[in-house]
Amino acid sequence: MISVRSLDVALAGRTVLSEVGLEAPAGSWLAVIGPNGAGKSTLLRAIVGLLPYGGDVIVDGQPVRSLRPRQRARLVAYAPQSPVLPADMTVFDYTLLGRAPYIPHLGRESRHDRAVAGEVLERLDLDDLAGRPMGQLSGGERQRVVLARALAQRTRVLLLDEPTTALDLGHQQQVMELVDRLRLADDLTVVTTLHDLSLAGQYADSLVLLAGGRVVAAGPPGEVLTEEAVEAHFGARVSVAPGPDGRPAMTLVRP
Ligand SMILES: Nc1ncnc2c1ncn2[C@@H]1O[C@H](COP(=O)(O)OP(=O)(O)OP(=O)(O)O)[C@@H](O)[C@H]1O
Repeated sequence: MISVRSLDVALAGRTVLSEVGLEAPAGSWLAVIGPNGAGKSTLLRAIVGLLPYGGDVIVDGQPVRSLRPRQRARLVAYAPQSPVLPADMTVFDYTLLGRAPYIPHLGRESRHDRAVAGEVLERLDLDDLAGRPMGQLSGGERQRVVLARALAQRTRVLLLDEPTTALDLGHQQQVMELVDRLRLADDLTVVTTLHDLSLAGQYADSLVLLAGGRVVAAGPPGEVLTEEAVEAHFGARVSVAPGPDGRPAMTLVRP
């Protein structure tokens, strides 16, 4: 589980997150939503320990701040929104980087590490691309390989920054369903940022709406995704109605 309490982050002398709190119980899916610049990516980066912060981040009962990088990487995997990717590295070798926390210093990956990487690529429909250099992939293929690397880490907590932005509709559904299946099978705690509010409402158990670096609403999708909240914080006019699964579905309304 993840517990964030009174999190403050300042970047280049500017306050980016203030007093942010959230709770994601083990096995739950929490989506962080909010307009551009609200602080969503910063929040994930702070949780994974990539940024200095004030306050507390507790993962599976352990303060993340006290963990060494290898320990942390066995506990929390993070797929960034647009990482710098080594153009000449193959898809398989890049995925294998997810196994680094398990490979001894100066050691080599084991047969098990290679098997995990291969299995993840297969599950993400990427096995045909295993030998291709990263620099030759489409945006959506790259995005799925970044996810593959995070999944290869086999952690109990998965942080995904906008995992579906570059994906076509079929791959969006495939990735969200895969993450959901893994969550249910392995009791993973998932925290994603998502721009697609309907997708967030469909998959997440709870939402945290950030605006201006603060939590302005939090709770089940039906409570957070209201027409008023979307208008107030995104400046968008939408109509919200329960979809076939009872969760809120959203349509843009032309002014
Ligand atoms: N390294 C940095 N130095 C200074 N300010 C930064 C830095 N990185 C991000 N910011 C600022 O922090 C704020 C939050 O950025 P962040 O990327 O977390 O927002 P976001 O909600 O993920 O936005 P988006 O939806 O556009 O991806 C923005 O105003 C951004 O300009």
